[in-house]
Amino acid sequence: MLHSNLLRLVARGGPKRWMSTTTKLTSVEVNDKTGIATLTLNRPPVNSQNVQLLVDLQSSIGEIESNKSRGLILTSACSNVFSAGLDILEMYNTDEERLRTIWTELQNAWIALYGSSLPTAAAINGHAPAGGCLLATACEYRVMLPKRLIGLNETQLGIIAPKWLMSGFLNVLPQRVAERALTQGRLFTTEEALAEGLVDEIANTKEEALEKCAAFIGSFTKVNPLARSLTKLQFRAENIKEFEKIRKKDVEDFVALASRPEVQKGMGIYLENLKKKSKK
Ligand SMILES: CCCCCCCCC/C=C/C(=O)SCCNC(=O)CCNC(=O)[C@H](O)C(C)(C)COP(=O)(O)OP(=O)(O)OC[C@H]1O[C@@H](n2cnc3c(N)ncnc32)[C@H](O)[C@@H]1OP(=O)(O)O
Repeated sequence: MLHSNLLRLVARGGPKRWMSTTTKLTSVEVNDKTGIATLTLNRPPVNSQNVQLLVDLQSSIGEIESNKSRGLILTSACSNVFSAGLDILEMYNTDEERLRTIWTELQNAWIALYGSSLPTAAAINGHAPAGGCLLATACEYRVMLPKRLIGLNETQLGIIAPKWLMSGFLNVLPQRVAERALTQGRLFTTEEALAEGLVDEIANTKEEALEKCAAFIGSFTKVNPLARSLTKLQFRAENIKEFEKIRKKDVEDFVALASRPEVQKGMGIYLENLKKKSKK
């Protein structure tokens, strides 16, 4: 029975994917030809990052690292949004313990991706504001669909992105461009992002974006994987060291800031405006 099933698979050219697993809000598929894993965020409608999504993301990254994949492509199952950043609903009207958990899991998810020894790329098939941009810039390469928005817009919300959260952004943009964009809370269109170097390529479809990401990861085929990953981590070591020094205090700073009545009030207004806009 097993033998005949195997023969049928071989006759069809074998299974295209040799592994596909789904946690609740993320899924992983490994292409058997390339050995590259695609990690998909799947929390419709906008992949807003609640604790569960952040925990599932870490677990999927861990799984991809332990199954000896050749690289990781991060993408979204939502049709027009890569990720809308932190789930503002989860930060609003909540207690300090929840805020502590949200921020700790955001830190954990970021360091898992930023510090991954694998080649990483983001197929940005939709808007990527705030925490969406954070995940995209934690990767080594970005391919984005036209006419979408990406950037760190925290100051527009009246909040401040801590230094570690800017690390990926600062890795790819000149200091002057990054400083201006962060102080303005600017969201770049795909085309502007390409011109500044915030994204590396534009693709017309998600499939094309995935192919371009796979080609980037494939460019390391002839490079010794250990030499590659140690070189990558040398570039990131300083940011990682600085982050480790402040990560506990950073959680407490976030909790203190996010619990302030005026910040909570601001989040409430921001949410109201988002809802009004989406009803239009
Ligand atoms: C702070 C302390 C300081 C401490 C210091 C903190 C540093 C903070 C670091 C990181 C902060 C963040 O990530 S804060 C998050 C910042 N994110 C944003 O500003 C993005 C806001 N969203 C958008 O701009 C848009 O939704 C966008 C992503 C472009 C997609 O537009 P669309 O037209 O496709 O979709 P919409 O109709 O707008 O949205 C669909 C539904 O999703 C909801 N929605 C959209 N984004 C959401 C979000 N981030 N969290 C929850 N819900 C969201 C809308 O309200 C709608 O709900 P219904 O009406 O019910 O259907």
